[in-house]
Amino acid sequence: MNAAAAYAPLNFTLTGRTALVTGAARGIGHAIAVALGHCGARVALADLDPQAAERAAELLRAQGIEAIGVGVDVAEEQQVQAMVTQVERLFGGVDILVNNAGIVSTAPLLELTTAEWNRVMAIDLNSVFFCVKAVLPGMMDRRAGRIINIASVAGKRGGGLLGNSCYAAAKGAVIALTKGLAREAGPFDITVNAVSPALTDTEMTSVLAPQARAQVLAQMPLGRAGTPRDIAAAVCFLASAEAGFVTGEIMDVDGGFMRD
Ligand SMILES: NC(=O)c1ccc[n+]([C@@H]2O[C@H](COP(=O)([O-])OP(=O)(O)OC[C@H]3O[C@@H](n4cnc5c(N)ncnc54)[C@H](O)[C@@H]3O)[C@@H](O)[C@H]2O)c1
Ligand SMILES: CC(C)C1=CC=C(C(=O)O)[C@@H](O)[C@H]1O
Repeated sequence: MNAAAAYAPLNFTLTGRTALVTGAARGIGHAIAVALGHCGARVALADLDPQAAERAAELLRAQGIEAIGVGVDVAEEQQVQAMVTQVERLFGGVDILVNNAGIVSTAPLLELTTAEWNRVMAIDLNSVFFCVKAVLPGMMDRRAGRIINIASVAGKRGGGLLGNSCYAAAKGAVIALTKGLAREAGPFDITVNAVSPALTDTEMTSVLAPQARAQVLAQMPLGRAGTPRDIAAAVCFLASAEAGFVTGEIMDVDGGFMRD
């Protein structure tokens, strides 16, 4: 490395980049969209309800961020393709894809219907395949891109208190998919990583009984639940040019929950 490069300040800005965040109307996805926007990216906020997606985008525009809302059911491949086509038309090629949309199912496995199993797999896992399939060819042509999947500690440890085994299986598969894709996309200078949160305060976890919540928090050295902003900060790092040598990484952002 030459002296100029060695002393150049680190640059985490995303100016000129287009980011697509799924499940961005609220919670972790919304915080990620805001944070990427504050780093300079143009942001497409995708969510199931088009009006909620548009309201969320309006909140970013009020902060001076270039943003659009897009309605999509990420479990539907054709809708995903249409979403990417719309984003590319308005904002240009997707440079940063954040696969965040997800649902949790809390039923014990023996009480789970096949329909519910399939719905969790469709939204938490198949969606990642569909979104990647839609953006990867453009990233490969441009020989640049960042794909960031939101996994979960449940995908590493299994279910139980952390959501049921079905949710854990879907997130475990997202982790494996992240590692495999990192190998396939690496030769095109595209990185593929995952952020793996533990209990984070959002609408998803608001259903957790106080006792169960306290039990989870007791296993976290930092003794508190995550905030959507905690997760967004990790995503911004992975989206930046400075994370160009990080791929196939499953980054725990979990208050120390996964430490031995
Ligand atoms: N909250 C946690 O403790 C926690 C922990 C680990 C991982 N996660 C993961 O983080 C991600 C975000 O979770 P959250 O806590 O913000 O959840 P949330 O329920 O608050 O928000 C999820 C968002 O995804 C959207 N969504 C759901 N199904 C969709 C679909 N089919 N198509 C498009 N959008 C859809 C919802 O409308 C909502 O806006 C999820 O993948 C979740 O599994 C959450
Ligand atoms: C709703 C509750 C059972 C829950 C959802 C998701 C989690 C995760 O880690 O992915 C859990 O923290 C869990 O509390």
